[in-house]
Amino acid sequence: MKTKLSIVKIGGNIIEDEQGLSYLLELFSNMDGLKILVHGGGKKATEIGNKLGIEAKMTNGRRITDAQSLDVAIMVYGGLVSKKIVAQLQALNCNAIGMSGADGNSIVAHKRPVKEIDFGLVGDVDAVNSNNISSLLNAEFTPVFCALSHDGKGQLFNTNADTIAAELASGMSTQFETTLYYCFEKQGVLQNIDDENSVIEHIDSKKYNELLADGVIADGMLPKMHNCFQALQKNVKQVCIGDSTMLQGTTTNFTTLTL
Ligand SMILES: Nc1ncnc2c1ncn2[C@@H]1O[C@H](COP(=O)(O)OP(=O)(O)O)[C@@H](O)[C@H]1O
Ligand SMILES: CC(=O)N[C@@H](CCC(=O)OP(=O)(O)O)C(=O)O
Repeated sequence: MKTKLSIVKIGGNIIEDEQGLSYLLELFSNMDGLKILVHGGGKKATEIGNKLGIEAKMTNGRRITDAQSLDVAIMVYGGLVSKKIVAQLQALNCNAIGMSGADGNSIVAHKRPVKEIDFGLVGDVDAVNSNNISSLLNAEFTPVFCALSHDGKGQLFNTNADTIAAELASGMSTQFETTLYYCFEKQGVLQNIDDENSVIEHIDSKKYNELLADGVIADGMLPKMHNCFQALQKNVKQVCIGDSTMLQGTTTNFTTLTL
């Protein structure tokens, strides 16, 4: 039987909320078994970029990563956000180690080909080096991944944190029974975005298509759900979407997804 592995992704709104982040990290540090944390930080990158006079270029809510914005991404995701999270986890006796896809050659990608839009230095993932990541887990480290991949030839890429989490989850599924948790500020996928109590308990492929057709899923939830189903198709056992309390194991008020 495969050992269980939990992969937890935390998004921008949680990272921006100091108290919310501390609470989540405490719950994360208390989770039993092997675990990996993945963090975003898109909002922070936009904020710091503005301070440096490097304005974010977005199209349909997605960042265009030119060379200057990649430098901001490296500094903010791989530096500021990563190191603060790692230090907080260390204070909670969780032996966290900050990782980008270049560290330990853990996530290899290629530059997204230009179609209608040139996203710039954005990486589409080719491979997850599960052996190297397993070595860290077996040595009792808790890897903390940021939203950066690399091509193995010296080029770093900006890669969406939801995608990093999904790719890590499917890549690690060859060796582990993997559950992927997407933590954000709401209790789950909502039937009605204005009603916090309308959490959809379970979504399978059929329900997913219905929700898409009805326009229930929008904005950031669109790529997130796409990533969820990609991960499930690539052997991830279960995906859960909810707020921090989902990590406590005492609530069932979040959304679970299966194929
Ligand atoms: N049906 C839905 N249920 C919950 N959130 C939704 C839904 N449709 C759209 N959203 C939006 O998706 C956002 C989550 O996506 P995103 O901001 O990318 O997450 P993250 O914080 O993980 O980066 C929510 O803040 C919410 O505004
Ligand atoms: C290519 C791409 O989309 N990269 C994202 C990476 C950060 C991220 O995903 O942060 P959140 O999870 O907080 O949104 C970006 O630069 O915004």
